[in-house]
Amino acid sequence: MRTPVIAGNWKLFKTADEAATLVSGLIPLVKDTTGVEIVIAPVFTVLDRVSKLTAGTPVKLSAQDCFWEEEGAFTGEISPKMLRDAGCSHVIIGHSERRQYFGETDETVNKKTKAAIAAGLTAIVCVGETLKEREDGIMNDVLKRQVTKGLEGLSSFQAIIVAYEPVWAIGTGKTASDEQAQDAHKYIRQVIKETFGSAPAESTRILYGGSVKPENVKGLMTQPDIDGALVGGASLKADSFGAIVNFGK
Ligand SMILES: O=C[C@H](O)COP(=O)(O)O
Repeated sequence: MRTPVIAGNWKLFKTADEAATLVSGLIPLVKDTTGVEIVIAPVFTVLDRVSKLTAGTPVKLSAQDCFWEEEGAFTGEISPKMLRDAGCSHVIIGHSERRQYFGETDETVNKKTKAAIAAGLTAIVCVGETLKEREDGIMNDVLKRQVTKGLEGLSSFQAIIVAYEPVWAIGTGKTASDEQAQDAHKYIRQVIKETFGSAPAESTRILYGGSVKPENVKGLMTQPDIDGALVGGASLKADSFGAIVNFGK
């Protein structure tokens, strides 16, 4: 039995006061929700403030990225240990925006993932094809490469969540159909099984991301291999994110 995860990726939005307003609006909507792991991922600068507001609530805190070293002369970076110190339990790794704009590769994703779980964080590892890759018929090759290389050498999958985010569905309003998403999730689970074994394939939560909204979350969540959602735009408002978290009610 895989506990569903609904994670909100705030991306580059919300100052500290705006973040506090959003969290204060969200908590009453989700404080009694059970059976769903709730995660929010604000920008680094507001983690500490949000951590104080979410303490004692079911809302867990994630960062949007991390470096793989614990400390050192790495200007501008932030380590998994420091994220733990700031109150994080999760970290998003390899989001397509980081791959596209900041040169993230399967190798850096792998290093970051290993460092994150070694520090006691749960890593939300993102994979997904571009529209061109889908149209060129190489979607499965891309997903297989991202999953096998990104997760290569892991001794445990306990602290791994995979997020499937077709790049063409992110921030575009074009959600993958329930069937398209299910097909990709099933394929990812099969790749995990073939590469890492049946136990990680069965236990690993695979989230769908890409224009998830209160209106489409239910259909996605009824698919057998979809275990939750990584939500961008709709996580920036308490009512829409609250409604997504409460998809089962
Ligand atoms: O991390 C979240 C995804 O990139 C989805 O963003 P979106 O819900 O705005 O399409």
